Amino acid sequence: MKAGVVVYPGSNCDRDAYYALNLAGFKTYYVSPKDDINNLDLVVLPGGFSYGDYLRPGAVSARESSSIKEFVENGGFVIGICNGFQILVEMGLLPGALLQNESGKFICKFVELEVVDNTTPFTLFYKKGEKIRLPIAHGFGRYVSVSNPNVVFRYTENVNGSDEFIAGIYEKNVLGMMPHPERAVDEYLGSTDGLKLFRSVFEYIRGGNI
Ligand SMILES: NC(=O)CC[C@H](N)C(=O)O
Repeated sequence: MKAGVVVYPGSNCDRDAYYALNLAGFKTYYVSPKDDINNLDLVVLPGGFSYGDYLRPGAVSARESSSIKEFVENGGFVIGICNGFQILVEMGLLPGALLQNESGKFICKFVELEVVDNTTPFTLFYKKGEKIRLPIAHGFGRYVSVSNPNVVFRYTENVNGSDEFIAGIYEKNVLGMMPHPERAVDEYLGSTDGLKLFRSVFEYIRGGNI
């Protein structure tokens, strides 16, 4: 199973994602949006400040990521984490918008989430309603929904002002989430709750017993 981590100028969670994907069993590569990514099973858009968050977070990266749109149209799996989620929304691959946190401040801490939907390829290893702990680190994480998104993760309290406490959504093989599962894959990081997400999509793509 092959996974690619897309590195943009200003990405800063690419190595964390690479580490987590390897741990879950993927053969992992760093790629650029200009590379041929069609031989990959999974693409991860990592967190960070791609293109310095200029214009709006994710706005510039989205405009040079047409290969990712094509990858999704061909049935590829994509996870966008934090800045990656912002890029997916800017590309129109996921609905809604990510605005500045209600407090106007950058928030960096562990939060509790509820797994709302455990039927996606990314969440099959969780129980419905399971409470998990993942870190967040964002200034622009307030999710505003324009339609009725498929909610996968919800904060259990008002963290950043997101509509209905939404922390992650899913559509057509694409998961976008503000919290960082790749930073919660080892006890020494403070939580292992993120590992199940990468293991889940690995097993799903492999067609294993879940
Ligand atoms: N860790 C991240 O990806 C967060 C950065 C993001 N661009 C922000 O909203 O601040």
